[in-house]
Amino acid sequence: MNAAANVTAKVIDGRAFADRLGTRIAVAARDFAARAGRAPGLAVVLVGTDPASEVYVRSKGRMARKLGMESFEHVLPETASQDQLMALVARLNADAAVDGILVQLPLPKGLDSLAVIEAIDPAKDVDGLHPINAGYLASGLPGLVSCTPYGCLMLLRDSLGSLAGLDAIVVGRSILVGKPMAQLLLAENCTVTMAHSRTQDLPGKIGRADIVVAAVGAPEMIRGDWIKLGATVIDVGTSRVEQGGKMRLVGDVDFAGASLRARAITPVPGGVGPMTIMTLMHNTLIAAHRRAGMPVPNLS
Ligand SMILES: Nc1nc2c(c(=O)[nH]1)N[C@@H](CN(C=O)c1ccc(C(=O)N[C@@H](CCC(=O)O)C(=O)O)cc1)CN2
Repeated sequence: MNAAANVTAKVIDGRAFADRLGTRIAVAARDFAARAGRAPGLAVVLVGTDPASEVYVRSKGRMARKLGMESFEHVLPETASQDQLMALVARLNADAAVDGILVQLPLPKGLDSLAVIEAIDPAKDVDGLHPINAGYLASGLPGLVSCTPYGCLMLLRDSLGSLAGLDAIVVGRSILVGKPMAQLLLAENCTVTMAHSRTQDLPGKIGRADIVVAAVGAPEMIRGDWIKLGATVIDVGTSRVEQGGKMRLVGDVDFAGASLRARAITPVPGGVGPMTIMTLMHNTLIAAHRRAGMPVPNLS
């Protein structure tokens, strides 16, 4: 398991992995359309004008169309009320052409995102955030799994093969990443530590982990010298920081320092981010097959 000291880590190319998965999804989407008489349909809802969210929503629509899916994009103004948003979700739940519904997060202040998530039909919850899907995951039952952790797991399996028996630490406990990630690792028979803002001796706990998944959103908070020699590091963070008068995207992990100790590491950008969008497409394909009563193709 351990790498020799001072060996530079393999950089895990999330973009290339996502492209390869996308090719298989496109074939499966075409096959679904031929058999079901319609393409898989993804509805993405954006509330407000957050520039990053606008970019992600556009990318999701573009990717869905590229892979042969139907894309339904709904934009509500920043001033939209909870009732308006709930009414839109109810319409999408009832729309037979829509297999997947995603409400882009975060929502503007004043809107209750948990209530919106709970209003989505769990069979169309391609974000995997509905309590029913979270419960399925915790119970080891087939549901829909949150996109970013699902992408992280694919990269980990590709890089390590079996994860059984490895010590994993997940830093961050959000419902979007940290909690489902810990459940996925547990299901792979890892011994999982969940760290958060109240965790004591974070460097010590990280230093014992074979797998580090960092999802706190704090730029380069995890120092390279905390990483165990030979560990695999998955960096979910994306923060924009100013460096030498230029804006740069960085993760939660000090990439240069960690690369000297890890056996493999995801970069930011180009690591986990592209997987988030591709696993959303994968979830839409899964939801479409289940809703049509068709067997779900195995794309791994
Ligand atoms: N309802 C949801 N909201 C949000 C999710 C989500 O999974 N569901 N995740 C994030 C945002 N996100 C997708 O929605 C997302 C984030 C980052 C990327 C990505 O490809 N990042 C690139 C860098 C892009 C850049 O330059 O800014 C990378 O890491 O290479 C895709 C999707 C929060 N909201």
